[in-house]
Amino acid sequence: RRSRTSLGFLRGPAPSSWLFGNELELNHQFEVGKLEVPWYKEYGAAFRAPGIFSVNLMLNLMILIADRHILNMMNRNTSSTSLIPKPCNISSTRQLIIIQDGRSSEGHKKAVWEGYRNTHQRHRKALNPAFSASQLKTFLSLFQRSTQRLSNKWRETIFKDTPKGSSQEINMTKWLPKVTLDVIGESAFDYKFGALDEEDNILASTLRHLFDDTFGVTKLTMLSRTIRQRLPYDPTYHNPFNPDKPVVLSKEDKRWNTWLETSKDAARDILKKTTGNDSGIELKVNEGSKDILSVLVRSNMIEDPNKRLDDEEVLSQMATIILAGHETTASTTTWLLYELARHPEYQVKIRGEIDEIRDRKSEGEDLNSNDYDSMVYFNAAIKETLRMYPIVNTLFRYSDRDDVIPLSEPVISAYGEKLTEIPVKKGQRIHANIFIYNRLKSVWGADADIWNPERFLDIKKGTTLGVYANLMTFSAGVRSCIGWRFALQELQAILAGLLTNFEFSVDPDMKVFPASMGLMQPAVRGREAEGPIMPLKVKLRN
Ligand code: HEM
Repeated sequence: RRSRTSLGFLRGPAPSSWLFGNELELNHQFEVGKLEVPWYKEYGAAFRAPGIFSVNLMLNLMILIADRHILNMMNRNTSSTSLIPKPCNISSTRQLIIIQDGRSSEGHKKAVWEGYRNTHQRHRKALNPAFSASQLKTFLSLFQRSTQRLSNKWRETIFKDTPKGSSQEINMTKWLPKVTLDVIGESAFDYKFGALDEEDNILASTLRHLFDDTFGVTKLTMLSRTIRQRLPYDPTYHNPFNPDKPVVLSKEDKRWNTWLETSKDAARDILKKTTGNDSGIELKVNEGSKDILSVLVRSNMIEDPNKRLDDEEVLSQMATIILAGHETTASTTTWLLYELARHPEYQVKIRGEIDEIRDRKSEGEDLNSNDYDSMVYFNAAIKETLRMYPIVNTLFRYSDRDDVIPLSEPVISAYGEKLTEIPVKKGQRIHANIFIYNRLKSVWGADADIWNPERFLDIKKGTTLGVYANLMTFSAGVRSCIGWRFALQELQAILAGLLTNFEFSVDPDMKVFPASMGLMQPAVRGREAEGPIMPLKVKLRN
């Protein structure tokens, strides 16, 4: 094998800017896949693209990849995979999403990759019991009640004076996050956000603007992000002159810091209400309880530093779960209802499955999780939506050692050779593109671009990739979505509840497309300035 120190052997697009390579245009790409889909068609499922400073300083080259084998590498456990999210990934403020806040007690030590790994393992171990299948069953009635509250709200307000049989336009991106925010508050922390009741909620309004300019950042912000990633520690968190006052560099930092503060205030408030004290997190939690708040509080009380989560870490985790646990499920449900609105025949099939089960139930008895899992079309529609609309459409990884990435589908090198593997150096940036992978014709068939739940009816049992349905939508391995079972059951409960009460349709002339707005959110052609919207026509059943 030829020794390769640069990625010159890989093909890829020419840089569109001397300074920014292709990174700025990738960041400004509003429609998901608009740039990458043609690139994948030209170069295959693995190619390189220059990032900021790549052209002049040979730094920051990116490998963009949508190959089954690289996704398989993420399936592995921590010690054997070399591909990990880098602590200072994109913007360290967003470390929050990947489970911690840079300001917690370990401070800048976390920038050391091995330390980071251990921290992640410690957090994950502490939280795992709260996300077990048996624990989640206890939330089912909450999911169902919350969906019923949404249905009642629509009946009482939107349909109040609507003549029987007429439909109303309802924007799903306005309503569904309210349900999921209320659900995460109550299930995880026994806390009422009151989002469905339109109570003034600072957290909900901070969240609404959190991703405002995450994409389409200015050149200056991009430069500062890149430089900060290369500093030994990030001044946004570690001001050498005043440790209590972070250096705020951009509008983005400011917003994320506000979110952190607001969500931690909410977390403190939750703890105070639960514990009756606001000085620390001393709580006599019920020994056996495994809800998220209890497991976090208990891990705060452990003395062993290898297992303990300190106060700041507990607050960061609570903020992470509020963020990761609601908009994600709401967006996926939005896409699901959109596809069902376009395919009324599937609404009929699914309603038939639900009605058949309801007929067997006694008065007032709702569906249980076995009922949900037993419905064939119901689950196929969910899986197909997770395939077509992976709301986290790219996973950003770095190689923490020199390694070789095998490819399941060879690509042609810049020298015309067939490449079956790619040697990478420690520190190599890798963008695993789930959106493209989930639509590869070689994997999903000629109709990969079409929403067709039937494809999941024939698939043999047994997952080989990812945590659910052979999909990478919840990622894989030790970094996979800890909340996937939670999300799935919530999706099932919302879908069954809404289809029982309403029929959905959509204006056939409305052009909806997946847009990069924090998550992959729906946008409407000509109405892009409105942000994520999904106006569906909704009709009340009986
Ligand atoms: C349909 C809904 C959801 C989708 C598609 C989704 C997707 C994902 C993905 C792709 C990741 C990995 C990101 C990466 O590796 O860079 C992730 C991580 C995570 N998710 Fe979800 N998620 C969903 C719902 C939830 C829910 C409901 C919760 C909590 C209740 C949650 C909590 C988390 C947490 C804490 C992580 C970080 C895990 C870690 O780093 O170990 N997610 N999610």
